[in-house]
Amino acid sequence: MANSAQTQELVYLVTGGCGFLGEHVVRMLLQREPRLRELRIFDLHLGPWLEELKTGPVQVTAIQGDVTQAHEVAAAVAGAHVVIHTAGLVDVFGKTSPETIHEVNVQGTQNVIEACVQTGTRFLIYTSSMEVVGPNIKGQPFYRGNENTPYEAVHRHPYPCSKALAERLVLEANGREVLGGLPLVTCALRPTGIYGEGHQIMKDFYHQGLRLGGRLFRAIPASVEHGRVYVGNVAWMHVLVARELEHRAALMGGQVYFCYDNSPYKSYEDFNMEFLGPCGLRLVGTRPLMPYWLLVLLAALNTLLQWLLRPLLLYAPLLNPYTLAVANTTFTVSTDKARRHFGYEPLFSWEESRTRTIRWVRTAEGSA
Ligand SMILES: NC(=O)c1ccc[n+]([C@@H]2O[C@H](COP(=O)([O-])OP(=O)(O)OC[C@H]3O[C@@H](n4cnc5c(N)ncnc54)[C@H](O)[C@@H]3O)[C@@H](O)[C@H]2O)c1
Ligand SMILES: C[C@@H](CO)CCC[C@@H](C)[C@H]1CC[C@H]2[C@@H]3[C@H](O)C=C4C[C@@H](O)CC[C@]4(C)[C@H]3CC[C@]12C
Repeated sequence: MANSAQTQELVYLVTGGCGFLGEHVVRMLLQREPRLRELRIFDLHLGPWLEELKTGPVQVTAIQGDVTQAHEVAAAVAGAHVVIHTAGLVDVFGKTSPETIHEVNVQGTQNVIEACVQTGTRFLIYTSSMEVVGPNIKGQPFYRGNENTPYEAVHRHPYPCSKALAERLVLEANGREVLGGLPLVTCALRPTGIYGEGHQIMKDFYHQGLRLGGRLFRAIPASVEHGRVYVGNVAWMHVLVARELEHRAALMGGQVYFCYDNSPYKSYEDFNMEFLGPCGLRLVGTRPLMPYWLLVLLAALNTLLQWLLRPLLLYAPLLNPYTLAVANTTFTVSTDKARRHFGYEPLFSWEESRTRTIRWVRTAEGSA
């Protein structure tokens, strides 16, 4: 918890503070931002775990609200020094309509920006995504690229489209005058695939493996590298950016940063096995067990089934043409921009990130 001997003067707002990443950001802020006086957590669904945070030296204010409602956002932002906007609809499985994804991710972000401008909040950090860049619809590899690597970022899927639009809004808002006459300072963080405690898809794979008698079947070639980053390090990057944005506004304002750490470069499935293996699962096959064309066919069939069944039930399997393309296209980052601009070093080593994640998967065992 914050050291109360230091001056506690700052008010932070975390939107989406009850999500997978948001909870880690919230806990990290309470542990590592000693200047915090009040932490506001704004989310559509508030978690019961928030109660335990309310006994510490920092005032924790839970706000149940919707980013698509401009007046709710403005009320939450008023008086905050820093906004970390991590709320978003993460849906690549067709659970929600494209319109809703746009409304939450794009209009919601616009509401956050306008709230900052109207109420005089100067520092805004946006949780963007690697998907703003790629993989693109052509399936071109992005091999250990950085923030300046040329890449044709073309999207069709509603989720990456919405993240790209929202990121652009945030970056273009940098320098806008906020109430009181000072400029807004914004920047965007682009995590690759986040893993760690609370990662729902990891749990889904784990339970799928248990149902299949402790086995998972390789579908993606081991040579396809998929970027992954530990949630604690992503949270730490948010905390650092929030702290440094004021002092390095000229350097950091309007910038994007990939989120990275020392997690190894592996395929999506091989990487998951770093955690699922020690929990008793086995990945069968050194090569994909099915030909790629069959996976493409199955993915297309899933889309058709989703459409046919929609009037009756929500059918949203992990495999669809989009998730197959993302999993099957190399996309990894190698950069030190965050270190150069704001002194970021990963807080958690790969070994620690791995241990913590394995421990979490094991405890998640009972919740099948
Ligand atoms: N999970 C990843 O691998 C990953 C990778 C890159 C970027 N991101 C980004 O990180 C952010 C957090 O993702 P996550 O994985 O923690 O997702 P999540 O779904 O666990 O968390 C999102 C949170 O936003 C809240 N939310 C959704 N709609 C809202 C609304 N209308 N108003 C207020 N709150 C709302 C949800 O209730 C949830 O608590 C997202 O912006 C996502 O695009 C995630
Ligand atoms: C073909 C299957 C065989 O096992 C594997 C399907 C895996 C997919 C469900 C996931 C592969 C890559 C994931 C995405 C990636 O890690 C990055 C993302 C960015 C972020 O902003 C949101 C989540 C996601 C799109 C993530 C979603 C799940 C995958 C597509």
